[in-house]
Amino acid sequence: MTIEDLENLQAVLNDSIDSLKRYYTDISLDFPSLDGQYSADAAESLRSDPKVSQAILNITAASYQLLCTVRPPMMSIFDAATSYLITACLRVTEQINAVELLRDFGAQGLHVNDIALYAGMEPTKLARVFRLLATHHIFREVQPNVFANNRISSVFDSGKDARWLSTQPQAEKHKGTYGAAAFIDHAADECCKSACYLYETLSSPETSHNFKANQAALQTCFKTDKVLFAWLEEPFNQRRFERYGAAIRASSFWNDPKAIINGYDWGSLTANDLIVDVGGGHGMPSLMIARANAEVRIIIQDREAVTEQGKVFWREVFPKALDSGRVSFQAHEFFDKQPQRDVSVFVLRTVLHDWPDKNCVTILKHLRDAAGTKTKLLIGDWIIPLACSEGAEAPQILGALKVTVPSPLLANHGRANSIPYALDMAMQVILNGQERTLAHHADLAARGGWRISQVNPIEGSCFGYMVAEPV
Ligand SMILES: C[S@@+](CC[C@H](N)C(=O)[O-])C[C@H]1O[C@@H](n2cnc3c(N)ncnc32)[C@H](O)[C@@H]1O
Repeated sequence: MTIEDLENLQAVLNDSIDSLKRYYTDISLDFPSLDGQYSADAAESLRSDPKVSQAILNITAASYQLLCTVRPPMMSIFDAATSYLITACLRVTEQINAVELLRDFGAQGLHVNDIALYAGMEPTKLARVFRLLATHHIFREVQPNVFANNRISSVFDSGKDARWLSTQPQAEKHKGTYGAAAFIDHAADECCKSACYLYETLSSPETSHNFKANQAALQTCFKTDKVLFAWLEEPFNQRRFERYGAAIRASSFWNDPKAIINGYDWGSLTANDLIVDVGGGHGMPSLMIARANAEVRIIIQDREAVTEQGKVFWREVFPKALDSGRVSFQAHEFFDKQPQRDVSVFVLRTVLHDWPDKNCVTILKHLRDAAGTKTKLLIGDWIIPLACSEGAEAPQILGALKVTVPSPLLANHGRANSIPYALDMAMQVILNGQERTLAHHADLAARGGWRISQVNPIEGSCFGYMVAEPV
């Protein structure tokens, strides 16, 4: 009975909201308001507490399932078919530094005529951009045509002065930040534009059945035969390349950036141990490890141009670690032989998801060849569940989450966990890569000479850290 389903969803909501109320009142805090500004204060941090994040997961899943059940199906289809406009509008507000501009005007907000004057745009057109976003709870329309930041929009505040930013090259905006604004532009520019060619790429005889990293939708869209990373380094893509590294720093916020601290027993490592962060980007995960363990040595490897950007970032956030030589960058292509030996832990965080299986096996085999008997490999990636129950098919690996989902929610928590499935498609359109189930990760690791012996999941998220040993 559908009415019974609605009542069950209502019960999930009631129980979960009661739990939230208990957790917050126990420590005399109110739940963060949507109308406030984002800050990493105690109320915000409590969201990542395992019990709280579980309640949030249930509330989000139940609300969306309720919404899809009750409204006319055609409304859900219109919503889905036009959701690209949220992306497009978000990009406009990011590009004109709207969040930084509105910061100074607090809760009273700023009239769109003034925002448009600052941005050099037509005010009635711009008002509609803000209004669509405000309808989706990103910004607030506090009076007719007057817009203010809210908790969601203020998340991508670079902290810099809007008027100063408008006189600077774009890359200045992301310097020294954790890259939230850069992530929006990366997703809304090359990823979104490539996604528009998904059908053409899936249906073309040249591209439909192959898994080549340089024959994804991105190549159809931008008329190139280069793999994303080489394409980004083309001279005409300077702006995109500068932005990409910063955007990847933001990927640490797909869950709590400190989650990697619980992803491995870093406390067991000493000054004699070496961590090699392979395809480490600007080294956000390494930054968390270096702060948590003051002794261990870390080498962050990436393409040469990326390592140069990484050094600039570390000079801003943790220069001492570079000066002491404890942390260093090394230009290294992971499709070549691994130069480091006596490595305690190789880290591969959100590297394998970029690539088709065949390329992943090459990366893993190079690390296996360089590994000693005690070397560990830490794979940090999304571990995606299916949308139905996996039953006996789920591999039995120590630590692997056995999630019980209240009925009638989807087995993967549906919309509450939709981000990894969106990223899965983003990887398909830009690199022919993908997010993987635990069984797929285990199979891939085995083909590369590794055995996943333990999973350290992050509560309330499908992201996890998998510890592998050489076989
Ligand atoms: C999704 S990012 C992940 C970065 C980092 N591990 C993190 O979690 O923040 C993938 C990284 O792989 C790097 N990469 C791509 N191709 C590479 C190659 N052939 N050799 C080494 N690094 C590469 C990219 O430059 C990028 O920094």
